[in-house]
Amino acid sequence: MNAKVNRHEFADRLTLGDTLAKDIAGKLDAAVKARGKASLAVSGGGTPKLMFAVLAEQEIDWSKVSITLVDERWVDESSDRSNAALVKHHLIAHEAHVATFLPLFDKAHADDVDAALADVGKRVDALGKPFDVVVLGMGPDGHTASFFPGGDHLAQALDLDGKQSVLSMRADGAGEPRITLSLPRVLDTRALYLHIEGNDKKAILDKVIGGEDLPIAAVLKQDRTAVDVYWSP
Ligand SMILES: O=C1O[C@H](COP(=O)(O)O)[C@@H](O)[C@H](O)[C@H]1O
Repeated sequence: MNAKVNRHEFADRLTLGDTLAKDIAGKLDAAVKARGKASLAVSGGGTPKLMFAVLAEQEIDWSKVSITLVDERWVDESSDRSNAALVKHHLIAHEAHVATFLPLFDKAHADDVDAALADVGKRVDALGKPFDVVVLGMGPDGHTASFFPGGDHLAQALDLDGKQSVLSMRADGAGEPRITLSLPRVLDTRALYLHIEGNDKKAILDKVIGGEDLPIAAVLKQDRTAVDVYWSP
């Protein structure tokens, strides 16, 4: 296991969401003060909602902050499966409504995620490297970003020497085709958080730490970037 995995446990989801949001805001604020801009890549799914609500209320210079996604289901924002819709409703709001948001779904290639990769990759890279903050989640099958077990491009996505910033992913259990940042692009960040909740997910984490080979292991076992794991029941 990577010696740079720092585990933080919280009594409940509210406390976790509050603490993580304020920690992220502190990093973005420091980035804006040091370099005049900040970048944040967030995950979708259900877990981040509470944290997004607190983060959106933090008083930093959001006009200098660019936000994108770690991964996306290849669906339009009108779908309740859209991670972009989640971010727009819960994070690009309140103080943060002036932040710039870069979605990964590209309407021009709505029928073909692979046709969108070159353009979306360029847009993501135009945010600059490294990201200031990346926040990962984890699904009950041990996927993180859209690194799904059995995914058709899993090996390429996890290749630490890979050059693509974004890849497509199809897998049983993933639902729609996906677009995902690659592992090297995820790790190219000044701060990396893994946000997970519930005893089931803690058990998965413990299994992976014990040696089980699920995609999340690729994040926990690399030694390029330290990972702060934030967990609550
Ligand atoms: O499909 C996805 O799932 C994971 C985990 O979501 P959760 O609902 O279990 O929190 C998420 O991190 C990822 O961004 C999303 O596309």
